Amino acid sequence: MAVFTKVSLKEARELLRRLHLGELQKLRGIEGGIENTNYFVTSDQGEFVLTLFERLTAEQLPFYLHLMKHLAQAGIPVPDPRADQRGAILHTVCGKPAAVVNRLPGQSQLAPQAAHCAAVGDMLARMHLAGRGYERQQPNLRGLPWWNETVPVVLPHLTPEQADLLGAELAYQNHIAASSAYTALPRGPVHADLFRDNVMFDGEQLTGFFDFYFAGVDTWLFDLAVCLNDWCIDWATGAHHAERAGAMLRAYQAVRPLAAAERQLINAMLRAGALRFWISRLWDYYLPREASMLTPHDPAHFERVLRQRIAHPLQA
Ligand SMILES: Nc1ncnc2c1ncn2[C@@H]1O[C@H](COP(=O)(O)OP(=O)(O)O)[C@@H](O)[C@H]1O
Ligand SMILES: N[C@@H](CCOP(=O)(O)O)C(=O)O
Repeated sequence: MAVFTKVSLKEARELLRRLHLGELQKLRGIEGGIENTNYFVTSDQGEFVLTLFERLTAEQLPFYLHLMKHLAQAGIPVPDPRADQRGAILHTVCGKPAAVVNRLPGQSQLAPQAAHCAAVGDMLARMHLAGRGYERQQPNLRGLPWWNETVPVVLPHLTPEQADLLGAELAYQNHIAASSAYTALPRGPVHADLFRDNVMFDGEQLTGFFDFYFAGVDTWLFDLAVCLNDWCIDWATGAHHAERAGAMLRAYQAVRPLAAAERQLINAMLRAGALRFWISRLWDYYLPREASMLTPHDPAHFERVLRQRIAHPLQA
């Protein structure tokens, strides 16, 4: 669990009052996240989530918060940031930038079946289309420039075999990013971290996408690849799971069919998605931050996924 910053009852009570969200009844630190400090906040008006942003700055945050508002207004089930009486949705708590959103109903589905993967594919495509009218711009801050910057930092911690793989894959992704097919990929605001633990379900009914704090403008195909790499693999080996992947891809394409350049680059983007999370997990593992409760994610998982993606590309 990650509570990097402790929020007092007094501070939470004052914030709720400022946002006209009623009287504080309960404040509980949330287990599970690794980036931000999160609390469930209960008031006489309902249940909310208070997030204190530990890495993102007040300059970066409006992109995410207004994106969530934009998507919520377009009917996509995402948390809707609450405004104060001046209309501001970015607040300050304990000297850190903070937001309060509605708590989504449902639970994470950590052992998804094909029906769950189809629901994610369908809503992901709807979200991509709904994001077209969003005007703020911010790149994916965990994209290629960050990989190029971070790989040299983690390389000294790796075995020679791992370092070879990481270096070769980074070179491959730089090569892909310079290609005309890559330039032709459709793009827009993407979630970029839509893992099993960032989606809520009530049975097979999808009730929400959340944790938009890695979102950015990137290719829609990268977003789909991140989902395929998490929802549609055999967990132990990282191998592609044909039934679940087929369900996700069919549902996505029923809303937005893939373009020719996307079909051409799907394997490259699956590799990019695996590389992105291998690098960030290595970075979190070898250069950890202080947190009162924190469980780092296992970097070896995405090394396995990457090796699988290289050895067994999807057939067209
Ligand atoms: N809007 C929300 N509605 C319901 N639960 C939420 C919401 N936001 C966060 N959570 C809960 O908090 C946990 C951690 O949040 P997350 O955004 O993943 O943290 P982090 O940004 O640190 O990775 C989630 O697994 C989920 O249980
Ligand atoms: N999904 C990423 C880590 C990002 O953390 P989150 O808790 O904000 O989703 C991973 O699995 O490495």
